[in-house]
Amino acid sequence: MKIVLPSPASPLKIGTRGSPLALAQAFETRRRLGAAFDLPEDAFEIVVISTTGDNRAMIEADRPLKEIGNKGLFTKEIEEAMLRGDIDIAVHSTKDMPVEQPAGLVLDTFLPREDVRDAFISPSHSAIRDLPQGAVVGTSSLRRKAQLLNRRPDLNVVEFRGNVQTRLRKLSEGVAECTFLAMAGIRRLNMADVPATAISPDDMLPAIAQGAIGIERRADDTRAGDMLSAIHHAETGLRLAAERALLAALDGSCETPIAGLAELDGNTLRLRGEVLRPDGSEAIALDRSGDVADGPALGTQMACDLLAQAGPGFFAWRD
Ligand SMILES: NCc1[nH]cc(CCC(=O)O)c1CC(=O)O
Repeated sequence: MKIVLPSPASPLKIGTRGSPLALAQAFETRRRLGAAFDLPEDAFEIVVISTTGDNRAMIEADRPLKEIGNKGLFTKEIEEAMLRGDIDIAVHSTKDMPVEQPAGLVLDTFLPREDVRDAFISPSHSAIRDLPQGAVVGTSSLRRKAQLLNRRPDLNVVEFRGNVQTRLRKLSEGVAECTFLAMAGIRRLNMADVPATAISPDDMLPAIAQGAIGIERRADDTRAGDMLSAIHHAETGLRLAAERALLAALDGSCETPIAGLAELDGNTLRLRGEVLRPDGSEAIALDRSGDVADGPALGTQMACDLLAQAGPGFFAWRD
């Protein structure tokens, strides 16, 4: 493998959103690439790109994101910049990514996965079960809302949007008694002072791809491809292949809350999946294991079985 490595005169341009979490993930990517190829920091250029999602989210701060648009909302401008050649690679939270990329782009590099769990965040309570009857919970996640209402129909869920910092501010202002964040975000931002308790996936199955940084590139960019393959984490890739096959076959464009998690034990892959009614009134969950090589097939089959068990009327399709 002979790569013309980037240099300060011809840096590798790393595209990212501008939130503190997005930047931390871009820095981690730069650090890993720098270490793998013994390159100085200035062989890379971090290019911050603001997306429709970021802009609209600021202007329409109280409007649920799902009304503003679908998953592509935070990636469109970044992908356009990459196709134009303004950036070479883009660093994403894989859980925010559609399962399919636009023609000419590939998302096949994943960094070692962080903690996959959700965190319960509250200055006054330590677990969901401790919340008083009718307590106000802030979340903008369709999945977390449905999972919560499934276990505690008495709770009052209010829309809680914005980046990690915004949501913590709302909590301290008393807008809600608790909220939820991904443990991965808390760890990547080194937020040791956040009142967070990790929730076992047995109690709240995380979002598909939660905690995994994914790096996208142009399919024909061999320099980027060769460099990224040096930092790709194979085990994370195998887990995500199963989870994303489940998501793909369930159709990520539907508004039904979906959760999923693949774990590896040697060559055995355990896949759990869950679909819920948005109001939490019904949840269907499956838990299966198989050979890791069959991970994507396991995901696809699980999707079929969840769809069959759910029956017509369960899924609310976006029109
Ligand atoms: N939807 C926003 C988002 N996208 C990725 C993360 C956290 C990091 C990750 O899961 O990789 C978060 C914040 C959250 O869910 O609390």
